[in-house]
Amino acid sequence: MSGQEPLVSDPRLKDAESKASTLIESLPWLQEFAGRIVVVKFGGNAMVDEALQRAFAEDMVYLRRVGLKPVVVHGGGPQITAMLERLGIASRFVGGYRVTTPEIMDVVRMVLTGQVSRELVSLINEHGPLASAISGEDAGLFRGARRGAVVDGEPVDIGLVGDVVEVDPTAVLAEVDAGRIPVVSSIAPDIDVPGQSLNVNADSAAAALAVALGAAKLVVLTDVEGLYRDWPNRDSLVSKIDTAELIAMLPHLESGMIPKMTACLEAVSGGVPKAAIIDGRRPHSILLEIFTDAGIGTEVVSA
Ligand SMILES: NC(=[NH2+])NCCC[C@H](N)C(=O)O
Repeated sequence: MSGQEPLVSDPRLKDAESKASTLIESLPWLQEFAGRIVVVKFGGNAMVDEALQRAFAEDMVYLRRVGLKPVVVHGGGPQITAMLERLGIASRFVGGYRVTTPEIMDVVRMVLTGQVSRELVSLINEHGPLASAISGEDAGLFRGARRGAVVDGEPVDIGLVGDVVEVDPTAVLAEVDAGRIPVVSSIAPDIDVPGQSLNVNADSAAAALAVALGAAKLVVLTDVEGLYRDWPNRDSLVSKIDTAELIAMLPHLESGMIPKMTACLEAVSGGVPKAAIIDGRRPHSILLEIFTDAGIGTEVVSA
């Protein structure tokens, strides 16, 4: 009578079956993304929590090892604030925005390229010689333009901050082609003032890089589960939205969500087939987004 018992009656077998079905669910996505670049914006809690950092590094190695080509872009707001405090450098704030003086810009560069990117590169390289750091200032990767903030409807000058306006992805592609995972710091030479550098918004830098690289997907880590149609109703989490619908929602979004969703819009409008925001507080959320059918966050696609 052996071999004829119903398989599912054994809880261990049931568990094994569900693991197998999770693994096989990844097959079409492994096929779709094989050899393709996925740009990942690393930010939020995931960047400052040691366990989440480690999980993120594992995810990047995982993606690379199964045949995708991840490219990481990071900012570092909290680390910059901490270092300014440590150095006793006072900041002036306008409408909640720190004014980035040339002295502060030196700290920004030091923290982004000398601390945040180094730490991530080291964590990835614990798994093999995979990651290398590139600053947006290296090899002409980025060029930025200053952009003030808007406070009470009025444009205000907040110093050496801006957006990426030009990308030359040659150096990133060379790393990717060599089998490496580039870790890109969001800093850019000012297109208008030779010799001056800008702290560029990492969300928009990631979007611009995804477009320039012809990436298959942009994934932005945030500290929320995704986009809600009707916040704070948690059942209204949006799994998928097209650009037309997102543009209509944009003015009504909570201010922290606007740069993330704008980055997704910029990527998709620029030809990246899909862009998603996912919850970076949840370990390995990027594996769930990429390798399951439903994903985990909010995916933006072309209208
Ligand atoms: N949030 C979502 N609806 N995601 C769908 C993801 C589908 C697939 N895994 C992909 O990355 O393309």
